[in-house]
Amino acid sequence: MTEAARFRAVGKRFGAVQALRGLDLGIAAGETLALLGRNGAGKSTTIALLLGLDRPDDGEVELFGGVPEAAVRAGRVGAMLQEGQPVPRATVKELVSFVASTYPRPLPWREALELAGIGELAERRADRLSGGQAQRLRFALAVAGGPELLVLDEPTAALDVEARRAFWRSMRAYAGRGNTVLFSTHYLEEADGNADRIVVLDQGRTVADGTGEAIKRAVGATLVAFDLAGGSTRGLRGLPGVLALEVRGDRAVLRSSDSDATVLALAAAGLVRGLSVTPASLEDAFLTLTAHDSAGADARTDASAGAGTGAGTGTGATPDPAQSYEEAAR
Ligand SMILES: Nc1ncnc2c1ncn2[C@@H]1O[C@H](COP(=O)(O)OP(=O)(O)OP(=O)(O)O)[C@@H](O)[C@H]1O
Repeated sequence: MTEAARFRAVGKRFGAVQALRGLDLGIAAGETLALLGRNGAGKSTTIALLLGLDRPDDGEVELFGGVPEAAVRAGRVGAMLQEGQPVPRATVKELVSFVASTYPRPLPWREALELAGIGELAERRADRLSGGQAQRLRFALAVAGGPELLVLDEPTAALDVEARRAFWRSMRAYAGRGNTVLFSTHYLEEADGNADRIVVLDQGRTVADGTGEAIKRAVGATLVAFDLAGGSTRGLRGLPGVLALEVRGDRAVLRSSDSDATVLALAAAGLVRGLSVTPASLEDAFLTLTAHDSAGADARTDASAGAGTGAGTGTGATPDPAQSYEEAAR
């Protein structure tokens, strides 16, 4: 497998803040990878190191087999970062043509605009676009050089639902040409819907790595809930299939890897009042993986406290999601 990028035991500190802790991460050529995490998880730091905008304190970052600066200088990387650069008073076409001309193997300007879905805005002044249009112009600028790796740091943060959908269509079209894409997001559905693989970061380390499906499986695919009606939760954790227990008001919510077995055991114990069985959402998986003591998350489970602090610690090696969960569920 050809690799576009590789992080080896990367650590990065900002004063007292340990932004990355032994991050090990490979990105395959042609892969679309989502970096998912809460505010401050380390996503932007990872991206800055990948682009050679900053250097790691520990470990190393490789891009196309060399130092990031070399790949960037060679025009192999395009990026759309969080800070919106001020847009000069040029037209959209002038701006995209200019940026494209600084790369060795650029796309024709019209193709970059079409990919970004702003073909009809070519003659418009770049400083007179709506927020969504300006974001798509920034996408056109990021792909104008025909980069093999496209890096997008929270690209849809300021967009409404419709603009987001259009944006992801553009991204997928670019990825569909065989390019590698790395994007960061807080939006789980976006990661699930647009990436081949999701890496969940929490406090500077990887807490899950896999497809959306694999991550959901790893944290327990099903939630089985029932009314406690004032009863005790004792023994519930030990029921078949149960990975974690959470009490929401007067309801017990069991995260289960085998909902049939869990439901049968509850029925045998007469605990079926208001029984419901629902698939765990990716949102749920994310909360489970990243909730920790200071987070005050609503959906905190027994598993979540462990997952946030236990899984992936020490070596910083990418944990197998299933293994992470097992650790968390202990
Ligand atoms: N230049 C800096 N100086 C000091 N601290 C920093 C700096 N850059 C990042 N940090 C800290 O490092 C940690 C990781 O930040 P980072 O921006 O990588 O997170 P993030 O996952 O991108 O968050 P967000 O979703 O809010 O953009 C945070 O605690 C942040 O405050």
